[in-house]
Amino acid sequence: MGPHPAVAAIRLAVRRVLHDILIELNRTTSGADDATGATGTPFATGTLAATGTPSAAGPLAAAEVPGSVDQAPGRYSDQVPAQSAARAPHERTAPPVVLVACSGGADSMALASALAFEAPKLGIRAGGVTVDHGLQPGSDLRADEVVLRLRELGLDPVEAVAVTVGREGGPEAAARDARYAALDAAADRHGAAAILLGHTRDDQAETVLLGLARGSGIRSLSGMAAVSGADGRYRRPFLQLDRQTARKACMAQSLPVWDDPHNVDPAYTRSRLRHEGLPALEKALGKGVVEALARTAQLSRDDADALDAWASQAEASVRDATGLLECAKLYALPPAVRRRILRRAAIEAGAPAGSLFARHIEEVDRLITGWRGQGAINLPGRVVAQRQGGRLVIRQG
Ligand SMILES: Nc1ncnc2c1ncn2[C@@H]1O[C@H](COP(=O)(O)OP(=O)(O)OP(=O)(O)O)[C@@H](O)[C@H]1O
Repeated sequence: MGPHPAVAAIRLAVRRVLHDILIELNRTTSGADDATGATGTPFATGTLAATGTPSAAGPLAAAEVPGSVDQAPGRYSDQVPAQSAARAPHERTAPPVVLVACSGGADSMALASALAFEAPKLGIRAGGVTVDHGLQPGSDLRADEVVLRLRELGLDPVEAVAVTVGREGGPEAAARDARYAALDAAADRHGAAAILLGHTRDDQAETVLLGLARGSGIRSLSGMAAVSGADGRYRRPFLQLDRQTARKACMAQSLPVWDDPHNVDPAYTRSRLRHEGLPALEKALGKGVVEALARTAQLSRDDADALDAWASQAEASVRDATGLLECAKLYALPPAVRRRILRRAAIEAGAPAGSLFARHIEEVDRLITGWRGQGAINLPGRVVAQRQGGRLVIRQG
């Protein structure tokens, strides 16, 4: 008898992503080998399949991770200096490492189980990282428990990383920033080819709705990418799967999962959306809403990419010999392309991308489309935009 349908679905999703990773790795390494004249298959698949599941190793020795400062075995601080992920020539045939970022919740536990099952068959070494945000009492113990569960699945290396969450951008954004910084550092430390994240189609639908409510254009409607981060290091195999499938897969495999109390805390916007907003929308519009929102994300991403490419090409044609933006030429462009050029110019001048909202760009745009002699526009990051002699000057004041 085959696996439970939910287990089959999560494994297939992970297998597809691992295949993509291997193809990309082989392409990169073959390119490098061509350049150096070396030969041979860079990453032979199936090398671990011969020996079965990788050993469920005990805690990593502190000596393996220079700079480790945390006392508990297997726990490391985010202060550990990053090592280069670049492979030395002699390491090229070592199995590539793929890590799962695991909170202990149903989505990422399902992901970890599928990675543990699929990776050895493809000659990939599967590991895991859990981040302790330190935001709840006992979070360190929970992180240790996640480490144990990941090891029980056969993942190796596995570690918990403690982070300090700041305040910038609000609690959710600050926790996310700290988490990704820790995951980046872990990927560098282990020379990981990729980190898998457990975002599901439901998370994607929520992200699209949050973008829609911000009113900031199709880029924010495009949600999360299946591949993102430096060198495409982050992968989201479950973006086409619903949350229920992940949960069912955990139940079918008797995997204990941890339900983050933040996920049901109405103090958090995403939690309200998950438990009140989306159910209300489904009630009003029908069951297919989540799927339709996820599809909107993909379509918006394609449109946003096309417009970004158009804006990149158009930008050179609207600058004069000194590099200043010419208002008449900007005026002739479609608004979506023009606003992209203006946004990029503001960021280049020093405006922080995260603080630059649609309303800022609209105001700058009015210097082009609604010119009546208005004064300089102040933008975040002490950047000032003003119109001077038919040119748009955007610089830090
Ligand atoms: N503390 C953490 N440590 C490691 N990875 C995390 C942590 N929190 C979140 N992640 C990663 O980010 C993904 C999305 O997390 P988020 O909390 O937004 O969603 P979720 O639906 O609650 O996921 P999960 O059920 O896996 O907790 C997770 O699936 C996991 O891959």
